[in-house]
Amino acid sequence: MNIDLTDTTSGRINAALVRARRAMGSPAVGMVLTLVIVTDEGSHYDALKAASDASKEHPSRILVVVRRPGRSPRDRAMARLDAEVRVGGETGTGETVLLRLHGELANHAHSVVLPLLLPDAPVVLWWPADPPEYPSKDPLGALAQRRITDAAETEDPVAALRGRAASYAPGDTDLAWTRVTLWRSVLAAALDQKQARVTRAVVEGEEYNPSSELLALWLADRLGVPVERVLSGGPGITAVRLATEEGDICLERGDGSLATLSVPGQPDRSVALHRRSTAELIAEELRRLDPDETYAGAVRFGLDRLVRGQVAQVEAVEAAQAQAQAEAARAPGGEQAPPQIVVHPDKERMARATAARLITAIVDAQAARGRAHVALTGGRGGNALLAALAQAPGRSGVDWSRVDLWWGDERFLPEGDPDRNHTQAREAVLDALPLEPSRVHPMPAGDGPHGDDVDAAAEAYAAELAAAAGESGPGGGTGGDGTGGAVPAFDVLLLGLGPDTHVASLFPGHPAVRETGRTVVGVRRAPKPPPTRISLTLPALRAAREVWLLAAGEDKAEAAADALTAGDPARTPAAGARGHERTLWILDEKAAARLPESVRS
Ligand SMILES: O=C1O[C@H](COP(=O)(O)O)[C@@H](O)[C@H](O)[C@H]1O
Repeated sequence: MNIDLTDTTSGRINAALVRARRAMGSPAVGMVLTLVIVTDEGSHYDALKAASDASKEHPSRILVVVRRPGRSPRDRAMARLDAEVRVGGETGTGETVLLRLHGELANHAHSVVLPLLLPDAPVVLWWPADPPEYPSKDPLGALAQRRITDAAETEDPVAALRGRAASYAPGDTDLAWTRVTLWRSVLAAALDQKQARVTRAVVEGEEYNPSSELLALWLADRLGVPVERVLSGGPGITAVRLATEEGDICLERGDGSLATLSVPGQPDRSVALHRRSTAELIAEELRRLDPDETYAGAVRFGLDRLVRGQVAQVEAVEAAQAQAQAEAARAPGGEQAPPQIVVHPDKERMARATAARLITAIVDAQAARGRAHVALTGGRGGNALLAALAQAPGRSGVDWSRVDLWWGDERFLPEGDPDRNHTQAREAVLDALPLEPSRVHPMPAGDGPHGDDVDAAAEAYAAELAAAAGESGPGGGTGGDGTGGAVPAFDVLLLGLGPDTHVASLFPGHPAVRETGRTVVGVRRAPKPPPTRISLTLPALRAAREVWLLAAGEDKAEAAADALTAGDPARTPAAGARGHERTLWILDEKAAARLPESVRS
């Protein structure tokens, strides 16, 4: 049963809960705790789904707090509470109240929540993202016995762990820690069985993976030996090696699901170590409400006391294999990757997360091939990403002198014109990065050596790409049918999505979108100003290893839905933009709003 309450109070919500219970014929007995989730409008659905699944094991009252402080001074000055009370149905034996706190009330969530807590039952607070700096001192956090954060859901997970260590109070925990429970139990059992003295340890796992850091910290804290943290290609944690006087104890998991445990003198064993869902992690956390001393010891051990190792050998081998496969796929007739979709709550978070993703992709490409080729896009999405890149915490970890920057399209205007994609990119980030000037490849300007001859300018850019493709050796991608020149295999090619489904400057129905022989074309009479442009062609876009399509905002929702369901690139150019290894659609909630369920799932 659902009851919607507008402009309400905690008292009326309590009365509605009683009413709903009576109507359902089920008294509020048997509920073991109150779980308070502090989230935002975009993420509350996923968090609530995970909590509802977890509450099947622990019947709970779930209070979801969504703060909506308002944008204008007038909105901020008012105070209103709306609520949705749900009893029965998907909530099982538990009950859920979704609380929307508008205006000034957003700053007083604790006074709304306090009267709604189950009497004499423990309180668990969960921030799926954006926790306060000091969870135990937060007015809502102070109401709880247990406070759950998730370092994996932050821009800089390692920095987040440092924050958790500094603010730790008994009752704090983090889902990045819960994710290592199975690893810890298998390793502890192996050590119990073997009884050998460990002299050093290595933890291999993805970069920006806080669970790998916590596992390494736990080993260092418990074993009192040097522990090396080595980066691998993931997913998640990929291996733990414990050196003992009798040989290495190894727990290796290459696929995120099944691990192999090797103990000296024993046959290898397979161990199920799958990456668990958020619902499973929350269920585990709800099982134990006492302070977790082991977590305290690990998180406070000190990240700087871990030894930072080189990229794992295994990753180099895997990268070589992946490269060989990708090269095979790029041969004429090679495969294009089907679209994958990532949805972020809003355009700001989308830009920040994509900047972090881009940094990782560049570092990975450089580790595998020594350099990275990235093709940039103009437009709102592209510029927001570049602005986020300028602020991204990981940007200093990139060797920018080994990055080649290209453009997917350009407005054919004089050098420095504010409408040129190159000018906008320079202002957003390029001037602030230590790039090697000879590796920045803007498309020619309308007042350059080719004058106003856009075809000659396009040809010159095609020649520059072909030269770089030659330098890249066998990794270079072929554009067109193989006769029209080559382009480097862009490690990441970024594309904005136009509301009419155009990508780069390839517009629906325009002759440029049908080009198959050339890699770069001059575009005249574009439907979007300015009318004269230069663009990579679809075959050149499709030579990329990874194509990332960016779309944020309501005005992109229809285009995204069309492109992800349409077949003819001549009418829906974005449908034709695919990479060999990955085609990634990166959307915000608004742009994803019209995707059919079949595409989203
Ligand atoms: O004109 C252009 O538009 C597209 C999309 O831009 P947006 O502002 O609608 O996101 C962009 O991808 C392209 O590079 C640019 O030249």
